[in-house]
Parts: sequence; structure tokens; C-alpha cells
Amino acid sequence: MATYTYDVVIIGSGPAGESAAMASAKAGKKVAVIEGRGLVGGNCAHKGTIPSKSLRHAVKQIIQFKTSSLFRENGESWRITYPRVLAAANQVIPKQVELHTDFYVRNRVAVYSGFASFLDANTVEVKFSEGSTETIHAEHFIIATGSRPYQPADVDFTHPRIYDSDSILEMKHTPRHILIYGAGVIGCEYASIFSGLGVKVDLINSRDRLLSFLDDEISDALSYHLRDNGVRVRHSETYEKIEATERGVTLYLQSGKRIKADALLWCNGRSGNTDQLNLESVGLTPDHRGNLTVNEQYQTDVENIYAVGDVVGWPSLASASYDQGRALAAVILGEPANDVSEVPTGIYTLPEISSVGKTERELTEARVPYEVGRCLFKNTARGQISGEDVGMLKLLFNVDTGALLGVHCFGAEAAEIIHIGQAIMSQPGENNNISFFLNTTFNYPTMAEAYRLAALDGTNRINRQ
Ligand SMILES: Cc1cc2nc3c(=O)[nH]c(=O)nc-3n(C[C@H](O)[C@H](O)[C@H](O)COP(=O)(O)OP(=O)(O)OC[C@H]3O[C@@H](n4cnc5c(N)ncnc54)[C@H](O)[C@@H]3O)c2cc1C
Ligand SMILES: NC(=O)c1ccc[n+]([C@@H]2O[C@H](COP(=O)([O-])OP(=O)(O)OC[C@H]3O[C@@H](n4cnc5c(N)ncnc54)[C@H](O)[C@@H]3O)[C@@H](O)[C@H]2O)c1
Repeated sequence: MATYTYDVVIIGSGPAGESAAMASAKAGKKVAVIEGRGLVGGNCAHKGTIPSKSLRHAVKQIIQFKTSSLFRENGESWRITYPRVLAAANQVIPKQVELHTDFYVRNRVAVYSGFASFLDANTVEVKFSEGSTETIHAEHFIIATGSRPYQPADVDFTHPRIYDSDSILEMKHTPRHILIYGAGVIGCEYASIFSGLGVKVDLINSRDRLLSFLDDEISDALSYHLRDNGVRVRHSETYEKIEATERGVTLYLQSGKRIKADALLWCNGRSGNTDQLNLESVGLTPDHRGNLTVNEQYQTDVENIYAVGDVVGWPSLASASYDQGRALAAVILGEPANDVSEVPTGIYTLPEISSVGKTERELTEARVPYEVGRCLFKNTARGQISGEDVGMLKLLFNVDTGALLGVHCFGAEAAEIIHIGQAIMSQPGENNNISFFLNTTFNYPTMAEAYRLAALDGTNRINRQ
């Protein structure tokens, strides 16, 4: 039998790779991680989740400061530049790198700082930055190489006025007006960040509503609040061409419209990082977006090569990537693996959005008899005290059984309080019941109290019928 240098080798140190590495190492496997960036943490820590959420946190603080009479006199002029906010946000990245580096050291996982490409199904070559190479053999390989912004060939990303979600983290000035092309999660989050900084924003959506996977009422609320914050949202528009000069950038739309601004942020999609892996050598072919197809065990068409995280497509979230990595390690260890399909959404727009379970549209299509219980945050004591009174918690539950079917929320702490509903929804049988929120004493005043108020609203509606 062949002997291998490692039991498990993981390519990529983002959330998916890290959790697969830690779970395998803790089970006694000899594990190595290959990371091309030089520092661990993945795009998550360096380009995606962490920097964008830190930026958003800084902007939220600015908004609170700007709108609070406690800190500012009316009419006082006050401005913070994008580079200054970015510098504050960037302070989190080295902390993240240190934290994650420690995990590898403590769990005795070897980290190779170089780019990996396959030679055959049990061998990869690692290319180091100074040009040397090393060959590594392993019994199992895990591809956790993540994704990067999709860049269509007809858009000049080398132009200093054209950015994607990676290069926007290098922008050295504050534009007066920015065009955001693509109104997916990234586009909507950056629209909130820039409008919060006082930048004029045009958000161009190729679809007919924002984030159509959300409950309609929540998606409508997002459109309303983005517009209320000054974002000009344009639906059902597709670009024809983009022209950038020294003086500005012009977006030509297929509808004939022309929009001019100081900068353009391209947020239309991502591509899986598979093109440098020499996958032909093992007989694997990614799809047209660079993603790999895997079965329920995260196994590719090659028996000992697995893939997790963004590189397998949906849901492309750091949250799910961590769980996929751990589930895959269990598969390799021959243990039962967690199913990672009930994934909540947490969208860090201003206001924040979060949801889990079914939407009204889905329940209506499935002909489920459901009722809705709502609580507006402006009617909670905590919302009134904090001043963060924009928002709503909405509970969808089965009229006959009381089972909670969906929780949809926007407003302060939405991404946190969603997990209370998620915990109840995941209870077996009759334990999943809206009565939990009526029979349980919640801290007061809290945002979580919204569950009690929403449950009362919903059950009162049934009692009135
Ligand atoms: C702007 C933005 C905001 C986001 N916000 C959120 C959020 O709020 N919540 C959330 O849950 N998710 C969010 N995401 C998504 C989240 O960042 C990704 O789902 C997550 O990073 C995917 O993790 P991963 O482990 O698959 O890969 P990644 O984090 O992409 O890491 C992959 C690593 O593999 C390395 N690599 C690639 N090819 C090779 C190679 N050949 N050899 C060696 N190393 C290689 C790369 O250098 C990289 O470090 C956001 C994404 C973006 C872009
Ligand atoms: N808070 C969060 O959870 C959060 C925040 C930001 C990003 N993300 C994750 O990042 C992912 C990407 O975000 P996004 O804003 O780009 O959203 P998205 O996936 O909705 O993409 C936007 C548009 O680009 C198109 N597209 C996607 N990939 C393409 C490709 N390779 N070629 C051509 N067109 C393509 C899509 O069809 C869509 O119309 C999301 O799926 C999301 O899971 C999550």
C-alpha cells in the first residue's frame, strides 16, 4: 500500500479549509494546509466578510454619532473620509490572522505558504513565492480555495475608477458619487456603507426586486430604507458598456440610460478559484463559474478529492463554509456528518436583515395554512431607548399546529435575534411551537422581547377569527 506524507491535505485556509483542518487534526489525522496568500484566514478574513463587516460597523458608528443630539449640535459640519474609515476597519484583519494562525500552531497542522496545483490524485505541487517548489503526497485532498469577484472581459478593472469587492478595500479617496453594478448581497451591503458615509449611490439591479430569495415584505422594506437613505435603486437594468476616463466613469445601460459617477463598484457575481489547480491532471472539470460539483458527502468525481466552501457554490457563506468543513472531516473519519442545508441569512445592510425557514410566498405556493405575527421595533421599549426603532420581526406559523415555519427580521440586531427563532424551529415535533414565546419570560427591555410581542400578535389574530 502506498504511504503518504499526510492523511489529509487542504488547499485554502478560509473558514471551510480551517474547520476541515481542525476537525481532522483533533481526530488524530496528520494534516497540512496550503495557502497561497501568505497569511491564513482566507478571503473571508482578508477581502470578504471581515473587512466589509468592520467597514459597516465603523459607518454605523458614524451614523449614530451624526444623528445623535447628545454628541452633535444641529448644523455642525462633520465629515469622515472613506480611507479613514477603511483604516479603522482594517485593524481587525491582523487580529483575525493572529487568532487563526494560533489554531494551526496549537493543533499541529503544517501550513505551507504557497500555491497548490495537482500532479495526480494523490500529489500536489506547492509553488512558493521565491520560485521554489515542493511535492506533497496525501491520502485525501480537500479543495477549499474559495472564490473571487467575477470580472467580465469587457470591463477594464485596471482602470483606477473601476473597482470590485476586493479592490474597493484599496480605494484611496472618497467619491462624491458611486455606481454599484449588481444588487446581490454584496452590492446592497456596499450601497448601505457608501450612503452611510454620505456618498451619492446608484444601485443597479439586473433583476426586478432586491434579494428575491427574501420574504417579499423584507425585500420591500430594504428597497424602501435604501431609498430613504438616499440610494437610487434601479431595477431590471443590464449594462451595455462601461466607459472610464480621467474625469469619471459612465455606465451605459441596455435601456438607453447613461449614468455618470466618480467611481464604479462591480458586484455582479463571483467565480470559484479552480483555474490554477491543474484539475485536468485529475480529470475534474469545473462549471462555467469555476465551481466544482460534489455529492452529499462533498466528494468530487475523484474518490479521494473533496471540495467545500465557496468553490462548491450555494450558499457561499462563511457561516456555512465552517460547517461544511467540519461535516466533511466527519465524512473522511467515517463518522455521521451534519447536514448543512438549513442555513439562515444574515445580511449586513443598514438596516440589517436576517431570516430562516419559509417565506410567505413559499408557504402560499405549498398551500400551508399559516398566520403571521409581527412586532415593529418602534413598539418595543428597547427600540425606543436605543433609538434604533426601524425594523420588524415577523413570525410565520402553522395555524393548526402552532409550528414555527419561518422567521424574518430587519432592523437592529436582526442577525443575532434570528437564532432564537431558529432554535425553536429546529426542535422536534410539538416542541417546535409558537407557544414557547408566550410561556417563556424574556429579559426586558431587549430586542428579543419582539418574539413575545410578535407571537401575541399572531395568536390574537387566530383567536379573533
Ligand atoms: C464582500 C463580501 C462580504 C461577505 N460577507 C459575508 C457575511 O457577512 N457573512 C457570511 O457568512 N459570508 C460572507 N461572505 C462570504 C464569505 O466570505 C465566503 O463564503 C467565505 O470566505 C468562503 O470561505 P472558503 O473557506 O470557501 O474560502 P475563502 O475564504 O475564499 O478562502 C479560500 C483561500 O484559498 C486560497 N487559495 C485559492 N487557491 C489556492 C491555491 N491554488 N493554492 C493555495 N491556496 C489557494 C485563497 O488564497 C484563500 O485564502 C462575504 C463575501 C464577500 C466577498
Ligand atoms: N452577509 C452575507 O451573508 C454576505 C455578504 C456578502 C456576500 N455574501 C455571499 O457572497 C456571494 C456573492 O454575492 P453577490 O453580491 O455577488 O451576489 P449574487 O451571487 O447574487 O450575484 C449577483 C449577480 O451576479 C450573477 N453572477 C454570479 N456569479 C456570476 C458569474 N461567475 N458570472 C456571471 N454572472 C454571475 C448572479 O446571477 C447575480 O445576478 C453571495 O452568494 C453571498 O452568499 C454574503
